[in-house]
Amino acid sequence: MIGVGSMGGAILAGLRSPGVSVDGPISITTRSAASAAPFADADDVVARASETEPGANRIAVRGARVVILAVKPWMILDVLREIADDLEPGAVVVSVAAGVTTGSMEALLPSDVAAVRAMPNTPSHLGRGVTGVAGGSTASADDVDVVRRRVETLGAVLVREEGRINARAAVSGSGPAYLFLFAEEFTAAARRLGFDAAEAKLLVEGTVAGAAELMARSEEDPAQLRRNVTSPKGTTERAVEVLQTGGWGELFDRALAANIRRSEELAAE
Ligand SMILES: NC(=O)C1=CN([C@@H]2O[C@H](COP(=O)(O)OP(=O)(O)OC[C@H]3O[C@@H](n4cnc5c(N)ncnc54)[C@H](OP(=O)(O)O)[C@@H]3O)[C@@H](O)[C@H]2O)C=CC1
Ligand SMILES: O=C(O)[C@@H]1CCC=N1
Repeated sequence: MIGVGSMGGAILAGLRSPGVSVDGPISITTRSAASAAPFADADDVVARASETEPGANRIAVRGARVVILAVKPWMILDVLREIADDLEPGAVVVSVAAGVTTGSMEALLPSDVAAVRAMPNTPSHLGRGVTGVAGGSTASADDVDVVRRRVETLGAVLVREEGRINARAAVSGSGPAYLFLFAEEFTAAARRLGFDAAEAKLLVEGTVAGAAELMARSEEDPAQLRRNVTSPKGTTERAVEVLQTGGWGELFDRALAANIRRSEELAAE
């Protein structure tokens, strides 16, 4: 794995969870020595930093069947140029980057190495992620399946054509940020009602986490779960009415469209 920041770190944590088995130690690289340092004593991870070991990325990918690229989108093609000659024949290079297409990756890869895109999200850290997967034009069904099986250990997986991956990024890749933004705004509103920081945290985070867990475990859909809280002529009804007239549907459409436009810009950079 090249890059172990927010997303790569969440994937790595998921792959290292009890009950998940990976063949051999996981080879990881970071740019800085400081980011590699926490793994110095791990026996299931071999960490290298390109800052102190300029050949780190090239060494890390040797012998790997699956290479995960979790650096920023604008670095993906430079990293591919760097590692291309060291990739094993038959390897699968998986990019988690927003925007960057398999076509642009394939142009830099040896013909016997496949490109696959995966669009994960940070709850992968807990095995509760959602990952979209799409194979490039040279990826076989087996290549895609190798990736699907790896990311299934991190949570739910949706394999579909690449043309839909920007939309998956807008919904599930970025989705945790929307929920955290909701919690931020909800906490601020609770503070304005007079709760101190600890009280607002307990009330809001407890409610958001509890409701998400209830939704995850319940057979009922979110609309029904909402109705279960909303007594006719009760208090929730009044608040829900205010929220619904605030234009959430249109706001979400605009937010997702802006997200997809940014993926398209990244693909063109
Ligand atoms: N964050 C998210 O929720 C999601 C992110 N993604 C995608 O994941 C990718 C990474 O994003 P994110 O994790 O947020 O970014 P971060 O900035 O948190 O992590 C980037 C990682 O790349 C490392 N790195 C930078 N340059 C090199 C290099 N030359 N060689 C090896 N490692 C290097 C950094 O090391 P160091 O720490 O030393 O600088 C760091 O570990 C992006 O392409 C993004 O589109 C996809 C879905 C969700
Ligand atoms: O914000 C980003 O660009 C990345 C891609 C999806 C989530 N985070």
